[in-house]
Parts: sequence; C-alpha cells; structure tokens
Amino acid sequence: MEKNLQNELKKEAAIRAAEFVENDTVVGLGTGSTVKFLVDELGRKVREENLSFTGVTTSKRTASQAESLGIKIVSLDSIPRIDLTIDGADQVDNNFNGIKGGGAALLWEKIVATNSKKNIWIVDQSKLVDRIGSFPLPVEVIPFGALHVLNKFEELNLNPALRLTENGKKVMTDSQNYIIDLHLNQIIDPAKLSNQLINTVGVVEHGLFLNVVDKVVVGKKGQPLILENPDK
Ligand SMILES: O=C[C@H](O)[C@H](O)[C@H](O)COP(=O)(O)O
Repeated sequence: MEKNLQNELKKEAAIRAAEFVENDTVVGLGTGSTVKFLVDELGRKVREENLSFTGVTTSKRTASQAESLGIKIVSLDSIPRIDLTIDGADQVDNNFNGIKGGGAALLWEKIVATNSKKNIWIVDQSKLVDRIGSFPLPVEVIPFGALHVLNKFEELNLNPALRLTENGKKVMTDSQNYIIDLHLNQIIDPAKLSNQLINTVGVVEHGLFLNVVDKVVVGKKGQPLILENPDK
C-alpha cells in the first residue's frame, strides 16, 4: 500500500477510536505511528472539547508526546486499573491474533494490555491477514547471553535476526533489552510458538498477542470498519 494512503487510513482509524475514550477514565496509550495520530487527536479533544482522562503509556516516546499535548500521564503502578487501552498492531488475523512490537515496545504494551479491562487496536486495512507471520515476529531478550538465544532460535529454524538501528547499533528497548526478529513467513500455530518462546530462558516477552484484543478499528477507504472479537 502506498505510504501516504496508509498514513491517511491509520489516521482515520485513530480518530475513530478516540471516540471510545470517556471522561474520568484511565486510558492506556500504545506506541507507534498510528498511535501518534491517536495521541494528537486526544490532545485536541482535551484542549477543545474538555475531555478529561488519565493516561498510562507504553513507551517513553508516547509519554513525551502526550505530555507535550497536555494529557495527564501517570505511572502504571499508581493506578488500580486501566479502563481501556488503544494501541496499534503490525498484523491481525481472522481470529484476532496479532503481532506487535515493530516499534520495539511490545513488553510494556503487553503489560499495559493485560492490565486493561478493554483493548482496542487501530490498524490500516493492509494489516489484516489470513495468517500472521509475514511481518517478522519481535522477541525481547535480555542482553546477557543474547547471542546464545539467537543461536537456539537458529537451530529451531526460526530465522532470527538481531534488530539493529540504521547506524548498525543494537536496538535497545525502554527496558534496556535487545530485540530478535523471527522471519517466519507464516505462523501455523501461534499458541504453540508463544509457549515455546516464553519458555526459552533469556526471553523476556514476545510480540504474539493472543486473545488480548476486544475490538479492532480498521482504517479503510470509505469509512473505518469496527471488528468485534466474539471470544471476548
Ligand atoms: O512496538 C510497537 C507497537 O507494537 C506498534 O503498535 C506496532 O508496531 C504498530 O506500529 P505502527 O502503528 O507504527 O504501524
């Protein structure tokens, strides 16, 4: 999909999802280019429509954008619950399984998501797929011994690659860990892979988000589509 159109559709989904944010609630704010549009829109609503909510963020990037727009941000441990989290995703299948972490924020995103009463994802239509996996699956690993974890993944034919910045430095997450991307093409059994990964010593978390999302707002030509997860 052409970049400008994709951005337009991301923005459309984000603006539609912002309507789900209610006054006096605690809202988890995800990370990424789609969420950036969401945070802009929520900032506008705070300024122009007196929207009042408390935000919990899933990355330092989102926290600084939100605060610069006048959105009140608190730490996760200072609140008893999150009412709703809105986040992006890299791919979503028909069973509402998703891959997240393209922006290296998967660990905080999963912690915030699993402590939220409701989760909404905002995506453009190009991210809806029959089977997830053509987007590389991010795995967050502890730096100590990371190359041994990489070798184990290699032996399991998971096609791992340590994520590097454009300057060739290792990407560091907000928790100071590394990211290994698994180039799998397709994931036949997401639950099995999820168990396998999380049981590998050195792995902190992975980007398979299974049975997490309640609603997906899809930006598509015409008007956004809202998909409800029947299993939630
Ligand atoms: O780590 C990043 C997150 O999981 C993002 O939500 C995901 O990568 C989607 O990002 P974007 O909205 O930039 O496509």
